[in-house]
Amino acid sequence: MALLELRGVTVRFPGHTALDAVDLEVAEHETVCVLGPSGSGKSTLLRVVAGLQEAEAGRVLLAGRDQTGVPAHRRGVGLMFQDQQLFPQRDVGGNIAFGPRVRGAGRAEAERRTAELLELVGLPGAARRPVASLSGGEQQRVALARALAPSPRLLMLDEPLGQLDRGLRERLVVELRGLFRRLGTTVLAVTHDQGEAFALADRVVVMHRGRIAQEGPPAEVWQRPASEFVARFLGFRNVVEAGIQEGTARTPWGPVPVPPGTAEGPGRVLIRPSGVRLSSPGEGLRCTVSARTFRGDHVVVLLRPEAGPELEAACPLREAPAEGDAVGVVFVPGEVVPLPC
Ligand SMILES: Nc1ncnc2c1ncn2[C@@H]1O[C@H](COP(=O)(O)OP(=O)(O)OP(=O)(O)O)[C@@H](O)[C@H]1O
Repeated sequence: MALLELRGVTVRFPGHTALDAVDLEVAEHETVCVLGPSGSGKSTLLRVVAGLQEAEAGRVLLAGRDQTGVPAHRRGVGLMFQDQQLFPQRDVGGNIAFGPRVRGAGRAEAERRTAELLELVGLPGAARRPVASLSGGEQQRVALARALAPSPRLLMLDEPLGQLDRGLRERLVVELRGLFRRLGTTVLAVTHDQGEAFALADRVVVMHRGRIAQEGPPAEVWQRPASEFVARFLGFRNVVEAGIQEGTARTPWGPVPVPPGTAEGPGRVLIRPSGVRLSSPGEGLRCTVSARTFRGDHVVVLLRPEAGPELEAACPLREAPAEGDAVGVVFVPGEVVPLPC
């Protein structure tokens, strides 16, 4: 059953539609990550659900109940915002116990809950530490414990790991996922970092100008971007116009095989970097290597073809050609994704 439902939610600011008739459901125990460029409406979406922003049209339902007119503090949602500061004058325990205390929990109960949450976020025994003595990552964990303390039925995170360095973020994301699984928390998170969203989410929602451009399981969205916008937002560069006929796309790079069943006619195609196979200079499209970027276990190679725009290829570290090398390129049909015009 859907814990959260948005039906036709519209928010307009003077001269600007921040959310345009958005429909979205989040099932109980599900983690949904909303992704999108700056200004696409992600934070507005969270604010509407939290009751911090009124919708001009549409409805927000929590556990089937219309939230119109229900104030933020009565909605039972937990919030963790990017720029949310911990209370500097309170220690760690004081920060976490704040919510339960405000809601009427006794001192002993609040302390027990605090100890339990500190254990959960990997900071056992830290209750009496001053906030100023914590590292950035530890502060994020305390902020998370504080958001979880009142046992919200829905936890909403806005760029939860935004200010941390990449290594720490990658580690925390894995921990968060495990934590949400164990607790069975329902999570709606917003991020502009696709890596974070894809690692955390059961389902990702990509927003574009106040609308949902695509939603689905991370692997599906990654494998099959539904539009040029989504493909480019995910960082794919090999998108071109193509006339599709008899299993072949006519592109500026020459003929490219498309998957069986692709609709004929004018369109666009995405060729994933893994679908740009490098071979010897005599074979396929002639290209010159213009740049190489190391990405851990593989190399992304930027190619200047004899015809058409630059191409991006991914290849294993050992096989990466050097800058300036001449190579041939052959396209792999399974890595070609037809896109609507
Ligand atoms: N209170 C407001 N008054 C006027 N315009 C607003 C207000 N809040 C948001 N907007 C505008 O609505 C649009 C959507 O904003 P929102 O903060 O939801 O985007 P976002 O996707 O979260 O962006 P970011 O990733 O930069 O945080 C933006 O163009 C923003 O300028």
